[in-house]
Amino acid sequence: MSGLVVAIDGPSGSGKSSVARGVAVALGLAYLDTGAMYRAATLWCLTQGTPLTDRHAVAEQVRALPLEIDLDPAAPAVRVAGEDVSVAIRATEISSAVSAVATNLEARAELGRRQRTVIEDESTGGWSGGRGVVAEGRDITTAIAPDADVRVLLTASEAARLSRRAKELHGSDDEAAVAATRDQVVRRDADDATVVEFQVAADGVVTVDSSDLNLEQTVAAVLDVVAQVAPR
Ligand SMILES: Nc1ncnc2c1ncn2[C@@H]1O[C@H](COP(=O)(O)OP(=O)(O)O)[C@@H](O)[C@H]1O
Ligand SMILES: Nc1ccn([C@H]2C[C@H](O)[C@@H](COP(=O)(O)OP(=O)(O)O)O2)c(=O)n1
Repeated sequence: MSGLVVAIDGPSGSGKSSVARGVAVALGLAYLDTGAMYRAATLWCLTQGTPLTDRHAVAEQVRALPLEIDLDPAAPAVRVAGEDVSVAIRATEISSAVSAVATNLEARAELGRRQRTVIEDESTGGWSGGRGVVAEGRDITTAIAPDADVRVLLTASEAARLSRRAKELHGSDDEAAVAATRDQVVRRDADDATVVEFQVAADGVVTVDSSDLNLEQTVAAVLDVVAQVAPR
């Protein structure tokens, strides 16, 4: 029997990363943060001096990207050329620039190919020993793993998502903090939505709205979906 594949998509700040990690820990599965791959690719292009507007040059850099990603949900480190970039890829500069890579279809093809390989490896062996993987991003339920055992669209109201991101980045969700966060959440999602549909659930994808749930309740809600859709 092959491992369990749980695919989670959703907009920025809906809780994908924290919820996917919680679900992976609870089920003993690997965790794949595909957004971290787009962020690492962006950092790599910037450090190599490749203009993000040069689509072919970016795609070439992404094909050469020396990326390692740890799949342990308790310590999901990201390395580029052997250097730990887990913190650097969360910088505002990267958050502001990443959509240029995410809307580059040649770069998407390369990162998508790597993501499918990880998901396939984890269903039969890999870090999880074949237990499976929770993969999260924008196109996992639709493009990368449309055959996943469990497919979830994690949503939350724009206000909830802005408030969470503002608290995370500025320690407060007052008006100034929310205004300073808007570009990273609303503008970036609008740009990303030009190439990927992650606002509306595709057929067979279960929507979980986390607007009125805390983190623990959201993890429990997704675990309920797993238990219903793929009982083991
Ligand atoms: N259900 C929730 N309720 C409250 N805060 C949450 C919830 N889910 C996530 N968070 C917090 O919101 C922030 C953004 O979550 P994150 O997992 O990074 O979202 P995403 O990966 O979708 O951008 C984090 O600080 C996280 O702890
Ligand atoms: N499978 C994916 C994952 C991320 N992306 C894009 C969307 C985002 O702008 C960046 C970074 O993703 P990340 O999940 O880190 O972003 P958020 O935490 O949701 O704000 O990459 C994508 O296009 N496809």
